Amino acid sequence: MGSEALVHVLLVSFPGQGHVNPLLRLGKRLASKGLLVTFTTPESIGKAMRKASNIGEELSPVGDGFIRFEFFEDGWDEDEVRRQDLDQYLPQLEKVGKVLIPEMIRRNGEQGRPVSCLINNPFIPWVSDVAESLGLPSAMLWVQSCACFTAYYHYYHGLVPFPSETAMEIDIQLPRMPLLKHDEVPSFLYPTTPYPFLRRAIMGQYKNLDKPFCILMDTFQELEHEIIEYMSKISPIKTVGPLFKNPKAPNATVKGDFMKADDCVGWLDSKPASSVVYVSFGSVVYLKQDQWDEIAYGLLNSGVNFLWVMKPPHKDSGYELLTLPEGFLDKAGDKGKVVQWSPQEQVLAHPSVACFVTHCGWNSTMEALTSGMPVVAFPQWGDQVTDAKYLVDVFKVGVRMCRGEAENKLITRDVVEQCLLEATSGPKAEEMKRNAMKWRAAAEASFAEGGSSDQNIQAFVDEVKRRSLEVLAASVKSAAKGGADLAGKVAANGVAELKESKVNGELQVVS
Ligand SMILES: O=c1ccn([C@@H]2O[C@H](COP(=O)(O)OP(=O)(O)O)[C@@H](O)[C@H]2O)c(=O)[nH]1
Ligand SMILES: O=C(/C=C/c1ccccc1)O[C@@H]1O[C@H](CO)[C@@H](O)[C@H](O)[C@H]1O
Repeated sequence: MGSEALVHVLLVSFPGQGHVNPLLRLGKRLASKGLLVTFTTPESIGKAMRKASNIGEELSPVGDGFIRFEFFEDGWDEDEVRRQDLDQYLPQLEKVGKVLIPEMIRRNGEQGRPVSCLINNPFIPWVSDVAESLGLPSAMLWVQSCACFTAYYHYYHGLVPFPSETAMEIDIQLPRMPLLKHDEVPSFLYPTTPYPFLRRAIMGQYKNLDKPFCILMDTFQELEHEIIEYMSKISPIKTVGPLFKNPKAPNATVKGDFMKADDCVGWLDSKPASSVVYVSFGSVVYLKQDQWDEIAYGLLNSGVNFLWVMKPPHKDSGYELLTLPEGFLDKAGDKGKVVQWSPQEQVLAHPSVACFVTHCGWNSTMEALTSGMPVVAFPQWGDQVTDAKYLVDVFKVGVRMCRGEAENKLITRDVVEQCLLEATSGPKAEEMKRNAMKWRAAAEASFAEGGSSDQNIQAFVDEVKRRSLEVLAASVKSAAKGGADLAGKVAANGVAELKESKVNGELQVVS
């Protein structure tokens, strides 16, 4: 079957690594189940993705379907510095996206690939408006935990008190969740957050929450059982995680990294089993120099082997380039390796890696749990502080190294050393590893064929196919009203054949 005969879904992503990764992974899962998937995000990121990853002009086969990429211009010059300021960039994306995404959809239709459904991630809620205005079904991929989804939901609807200027240090009790201390609530909800534009973006998605027919989530039933059960009664959520595993296309090479990963697997191969601490703070968090120094000395003093990701800041971010203490690399010798970007999935699956010092972004959290990897939690902001709470106190796979950026506390080298030792040797380390392996088994069961997430993805694909026929029938009907011979055109597109019924004069989908 050619790609032109497949139901076509358009995925529109916010241009951040922690958003592109799960949406692209979803795209591969949908493609592997027989859909044609087009992935789009602004060209500024498209350029980086093409350079760093295996992305070309052509269609890539994935399982029973295909994935392709099309990027859109955001209307700004290539070196526009305002792109680093989301307060300005998010409205710009909305302004151009509302024009260019419909154009992209129209063009695809003309080229024989009519789009049947749109899927977005949460910082760009206007995609649901685009879908609605075109009469297309849409879905949203929530790229954080169900616990965070619940917290935002209760905040949006004013269902429980949250930290406020007059009462900052209150505890928050949300249904089916552990009591959260004020600094364990997603920090975009603090009145003092330095990122109010992200609170606005997320609230924009909640305002639009009745538009997507389905809210897909990169989590799994067994992981957040109670809260998923509770929220399912309120919102049409479907768990589909962990998305980074794809049993039907385990060797799919399409990736969306913005930076080429440095080779570190050979170095890991040379290390004994469970002897390396992997340290990475994701793609956005950037620590201060004094904190970086403390981590460096903590790593050295603990005597562990370590692989440390030290990504360069974006040239327009305003961050100073971090440096390592003088003589650090010499002192570390072959015990340590510092890279700019790692192949994290491979690193977390490597037998030499003992634990993961992480900022607790949701992708890193899911990747750690699914890899059976204990963590040292070093959250900064947003969902990270809530994820850290869950990793340490609920999933019981982590030790806590800090409470978040809002605390504004320097974590000293002694604390770093102590946490590293606790997570790598002794009874606590063994217990965390046992728990992590339990979560790995549960994650594997959920994404395996017939598992809870696999069933939900299959049900979603079936629903998209069903709705695609409705979309088709509606568009043919409206074209027929205008006297156009669209039924023939649609048939030529190979999606389905429509005929005018001799019995009741209505257009009907034949196949
Ligand atoms: O050196 C690195 C650091 C991160 N990642 C990937 O980047 C994503 C980061 O997403 P996350 O939600 O953890 O954090 P964010 O970068 O959004 O803060 C994850 O999929 C990681 O596997 C990677 O491939 N190499
Ligand atoms: O990608 C982002 C946020 C980007 C940002 C924030 C502030 C200023 C400029 C850019 O957030 C990550 O998203 C992940 C998925 O929602 C989340 O799990 C991570 O914790 C965030 O770091």
